[in-house]
Amino acid sequence: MVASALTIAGSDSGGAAGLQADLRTFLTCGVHGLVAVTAVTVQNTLGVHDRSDIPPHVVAGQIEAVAADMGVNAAKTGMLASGEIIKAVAEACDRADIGRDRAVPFVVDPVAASMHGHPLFDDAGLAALREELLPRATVLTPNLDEVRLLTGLTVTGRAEMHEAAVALHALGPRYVLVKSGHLTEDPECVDVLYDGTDFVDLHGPRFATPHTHGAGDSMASALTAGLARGMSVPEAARFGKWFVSNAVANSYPMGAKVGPVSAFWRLAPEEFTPGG
Ligand SMILES: Nc1ncnc2c1ncn2[C@@H]1O[C@H](COP(=O)(O)OP(=O)(O)OP(=O)(O)O)[C@@H](O)[C@H]1O
Ligand SMILES: Cc1ncc(COP(=O)(O)O)c(N)n1
Repeated sequence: MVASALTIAGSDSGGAAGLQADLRTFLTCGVHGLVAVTAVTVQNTLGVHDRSDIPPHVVAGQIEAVAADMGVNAAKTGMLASGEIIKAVAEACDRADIGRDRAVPFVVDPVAASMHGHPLFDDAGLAALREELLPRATVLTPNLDEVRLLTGLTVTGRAEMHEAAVALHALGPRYVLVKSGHLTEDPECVDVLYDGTDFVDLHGPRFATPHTHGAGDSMASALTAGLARGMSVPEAARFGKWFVSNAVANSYPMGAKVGPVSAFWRLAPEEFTPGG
């Protein structure tokens, strides 16, 4: 039986982040990828130049259509674009039994802006995220900018990551996974998982590459793939960290600025022999 994972996310025309990163990660993690597109962005390594949001009822319709017919083993969010879309997603997830304390685990990646600093939702989106999605999350996976947006806390070191995890847990998610990519002075890259009682530090090397576009999406989608395959949250978090460490280690330059992390490292070596 092939497991399936659903991404509720925006399209990145550059193929580095967004639903493209999620589907590529799902593929290399051995799960069938399902998609509810929330927005189409006009994006390259220089930034997000334009976008068109999908009508909320079409976003909700995609979630319900695949859940009713194909089944969803785990779901995640990426760019959600607006407060209206977030409300529609929350209602559709309830109908599809997706969320904490429900049948289908739900990873909420609170993507607020692209790495170039372009906002991917508005103020109404932030309020809806706090009210509608954080309490429904099995795992919340913020980066340090999103920690500041959601809690007002500025994190400059590992101890503050623990404080931030406690503050975020109070907003409703079952688990919080705080990502450490932005602590560039730290020689290691140690993400923190917190369940309301215990902390698990997810250790990994910090690679010197500038090419980290899509790292956050890749971490959250590998975690989601692990959950879809039946792993516990701590096990899936370790799997996600292992996956993204390798993806950053194998990232590549493309375009004028920050290049993508790689999911290719998990693919089998080329077997086709021309003329063979
Ligand atoms: N230079 C690096 N070396 C190793 N791992 C990294 C590096 N940068 C980020 N990571 C890992 O990638 C994941 C994403 O981290 P980050 O905090 O950068 O999230 P993000 O800002 O959402 O990502 P991005 O905006 O780059 O897609 C985390 O698991 C983090 O540990
Ligand atoms: C459609 C879409 N979704 C998510 C991101 C965030 O990814 P990053 O932080 O790597 O820019 C993005 N840039 N575009």
